[in-house]
Amino acid sequence: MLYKKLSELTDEERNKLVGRGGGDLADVGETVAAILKDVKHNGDSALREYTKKFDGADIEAIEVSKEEIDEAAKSVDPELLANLEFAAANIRKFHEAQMPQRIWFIEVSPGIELGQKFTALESVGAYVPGGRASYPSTALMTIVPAKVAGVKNVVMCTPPGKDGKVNPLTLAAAKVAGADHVYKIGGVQAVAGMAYGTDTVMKVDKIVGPGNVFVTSAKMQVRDMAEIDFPAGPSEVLIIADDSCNARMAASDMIAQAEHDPNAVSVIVTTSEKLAEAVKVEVLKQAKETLRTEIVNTSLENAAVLVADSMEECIVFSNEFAPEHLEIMVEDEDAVLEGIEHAGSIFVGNYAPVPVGDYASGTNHVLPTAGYARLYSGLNLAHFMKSASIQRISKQGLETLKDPVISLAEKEGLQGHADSVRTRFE
Ligand SMILES: NC(=O)c1ccc[n+]([C@@H]2O[C@H](COP(=O)([O-])OP(=O)(O)OC[C@H]3O[C@@H](n4cnc5c(N)ncnc54)[C@H](O)[C@@H]3O)[C@@H](O)[C@H]2O)c1
Ligand SMILES: N[C@H](CO)Cc1c[nH]c[nH+]1
Ligand SMILES: [Zn+2]
Repeated sequence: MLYKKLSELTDEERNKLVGRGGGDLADVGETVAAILKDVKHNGDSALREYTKKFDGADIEAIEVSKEEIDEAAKSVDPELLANLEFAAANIRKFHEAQMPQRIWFIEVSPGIELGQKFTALESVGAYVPGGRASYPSTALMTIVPAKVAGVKNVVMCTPPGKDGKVNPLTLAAAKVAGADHVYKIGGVQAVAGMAYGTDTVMKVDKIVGPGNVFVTSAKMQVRDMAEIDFPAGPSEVLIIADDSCNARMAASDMIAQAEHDPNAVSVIVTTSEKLAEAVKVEVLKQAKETLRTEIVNTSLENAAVLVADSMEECIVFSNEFAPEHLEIMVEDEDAVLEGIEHAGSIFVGNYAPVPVGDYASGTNHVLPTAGYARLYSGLNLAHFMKSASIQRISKQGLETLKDPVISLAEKEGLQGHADSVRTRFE
């Protein structure tokens, strides 16, 4: 774990932290491309082959039947099921609040009404990770908003365990969220299945959901066949803190992200040297106590405790980092919030740890990583919808537009365009 003054970072150290590519996507590009190609040409048999190779599972049926899903949901502890439903209700509420007016108009001048019509995508594939941990929460985060938007066909892919079965809680979450089909395939092969379609797997218009570096590379390579949400790779947290931050809490939030993946990144940047010292000690202590020692220790090689000269310097660094999750644990929260330009999801105050958003507050945990928060918003209702612009124009309205349109069209040498307007007045 790096421990340094922010101003003394070498270029190499800074580049490793900022825009590091979520576990170096480029390194896996060729491996991923070969799997995509194989699935494209060999369909279900390639899906079975890679499931055997990467998940150690022999699967006959690729789709999980409705009966299996119902049975799995029944087998889940009722309290856990109630907690899933609690989380789903909050996610639903937050995403329903994002619903645009389905159709609206403004009259920009007499007889010229302009508007938009929003419609849902027809089919969406939700990737739910399942390699190092299973992610029932991701089933909720991807499927609930799709259904709120009105997507007709929502399919889910997640890798099976060695016994060829999908985690029952993930199946229960798929049911609570309203998935239409569930396939027990993961990794690159799942992305390929949903992008190209196979005898079993439905081809979808868009693939959403997070995954490791292989899944993320696969999503980025199939964009000619299916749109994607954004690169949502190995998890990251950046904490901006001052003396008011509790070191034990900050350290536990760093460990929480570190336990996701060896490529996860946990960083704290603070104006307080005293806090920095305490966080370093706490992180190392908590790393020894974690259940996921190997992943956490590898991931902590990417971690950093950085001391800044001012809060302004922390904010500049944060905007350069563009973290997936940003925690603000400072006295003057509003001032820091005001300065933030790029972050996937922001958690304000000592009592807003990232895991509340991971599971149950209602915000979406599928978020851009590796600096992509500079370009993309986290998963939200708009990812499942699109809009058409509309114009409703009367003869009086066209009168206003006639001369500019005819003159511009003629200047472009497009006589037909000009005549299409002119003819309406002849
Ligand atoms: N950014 C976000 O929004 C967000 C949200 C949740 C989780 N995550 C991230 O999702 C990831 C989950 O990763 P995971 O590994 O646990 O599950 P995963 O489902 O993403 O990946 C497992 C699959 O990876 C494939 N794979 C593994 N090694 C391979 C290899 N050598 N070659 C080709 N394919 C290979 C296998 O097919 C396997 O089924 C973590 O990085 C976590 O941080 C991100
Ligand atoms: N922190 C993850 C996003 O990077 C989401 C998650 C799901 N389950 C637990 N955590
Ligand atoms: Zn998490």
